[in-house]
Amino acid sequence: MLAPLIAAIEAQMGAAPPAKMGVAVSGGGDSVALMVALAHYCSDNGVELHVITVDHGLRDGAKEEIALVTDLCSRWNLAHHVEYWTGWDGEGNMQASARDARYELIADWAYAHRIGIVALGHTADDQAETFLMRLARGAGVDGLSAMAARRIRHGITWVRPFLAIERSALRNYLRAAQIAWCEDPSNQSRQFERVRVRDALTILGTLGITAETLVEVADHMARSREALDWQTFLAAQDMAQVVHGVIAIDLAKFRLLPQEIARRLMVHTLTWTSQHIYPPRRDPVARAIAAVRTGQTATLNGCQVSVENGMIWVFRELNAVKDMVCEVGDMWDDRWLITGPEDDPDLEVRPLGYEALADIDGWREIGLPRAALAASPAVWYNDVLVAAPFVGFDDEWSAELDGGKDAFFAALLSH
Ligand SMILES: Nc1ncnc2c1ncn2[C@@H]1O[C@H](COP(=O)(O)OP(=O)(O)OP(=O)(O)O)[C@@H](O)[C@H]1O
Repeated sequence: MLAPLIAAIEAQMGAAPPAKMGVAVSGGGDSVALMVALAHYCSDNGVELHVITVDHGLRDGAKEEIALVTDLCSRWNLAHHVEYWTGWDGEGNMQASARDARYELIADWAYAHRIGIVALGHTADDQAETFLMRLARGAGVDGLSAMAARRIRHGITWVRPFLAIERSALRNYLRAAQIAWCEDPSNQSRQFERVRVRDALTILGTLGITAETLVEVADHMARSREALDWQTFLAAQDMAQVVHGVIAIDLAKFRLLPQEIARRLMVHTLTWTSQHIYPPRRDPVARAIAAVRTGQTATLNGCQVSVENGMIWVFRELNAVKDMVCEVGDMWDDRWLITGPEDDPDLEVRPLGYEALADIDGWREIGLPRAALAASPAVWYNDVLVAAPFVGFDDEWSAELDGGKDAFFAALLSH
């Protein structure tokens, strides 16, 4: 029964195993089974396996789960590391915050130990449950797409070798091999959506809607998403340019795009411009697209979208960056590096603003909207303008976009 688990790992890892890898183990059945199967795979393939557990400090039972993992690790002679999360501030969604923090802590740990690849224990049931929960929220193709079996995030390659394996198969193996695991008490409580979804799947099974069918649909969705991403990339190459970090899109061409490609292009443009982690919501994006189609301006996601000279211009809204200040040599608005002949610590990078812009001759010839230039980075000494690279005020200074302007196009294919 271990053989199919090892085969799934081999299929994921390919022909060239790494010298070292990590596995994230919570102490639950899925990740314990993954750890045991990986221990076999790694010892057969000369891979050094490191185990990481994150203690979120949120549940009493966590200590027992960690002790269980430590015990199992000594049985298989594996190094076990525990990272502690103390960042919960009582605000927002606790589970989502804990998850985000977990990925970051694991990535930092992996980076510090020169581990480039970390395995996670997601199963086919996780995929099916996530699919149903997203369905309940009216998700589109992206939300309903299967989880990636391999993806790079926070600079680490994350692999999920058990995505096609059912949770029950993992537990059957553990029982047969007499390996203990911890049952998370929240897995029993109907207060949690995931538990209610699990129950609903039993009923849906009578209609043939099983975890397996949902995984199949999620796989179809992932392929459709890939095609949509590709079309959006081609559309961007055909009609968009990056001018001083401002995105300019040919309005006549944009109008002819299928609705979904236009939406994706706009979402990507806004997300890239603002560098927000989460994309803007559907409704405001639909309103912004409707506005620009009729030549009007919209503000959303910390960006302004306006139409001038037959182009749609998307840039940072001055209001969103007006209080952003950094020293010369630091990254302004998380994307601009301003360099020049001086790095006096009293110099500050702040937006140019309308008043200073009005005093600069020839800004109209640059061809960018006035609001875009007003929100561009400038160097100040108190209230004295030292440089404004976009408007050519003091040529000795320059503003460099983090990742360069090709990053805008490349990011469209980075799922
Ligand atoms: N506390 C933890 N310490 C280490 N790894 C963990 C921990 N919790 C979860 N993991 C890893 O993440 C995998 C998925 O766990 P779980 O389904 O609970 O995550 P989730 O919170 O639903 O997040 P996701 O959105 O990634 O599914 C586990 O199989 C395990 O590999």
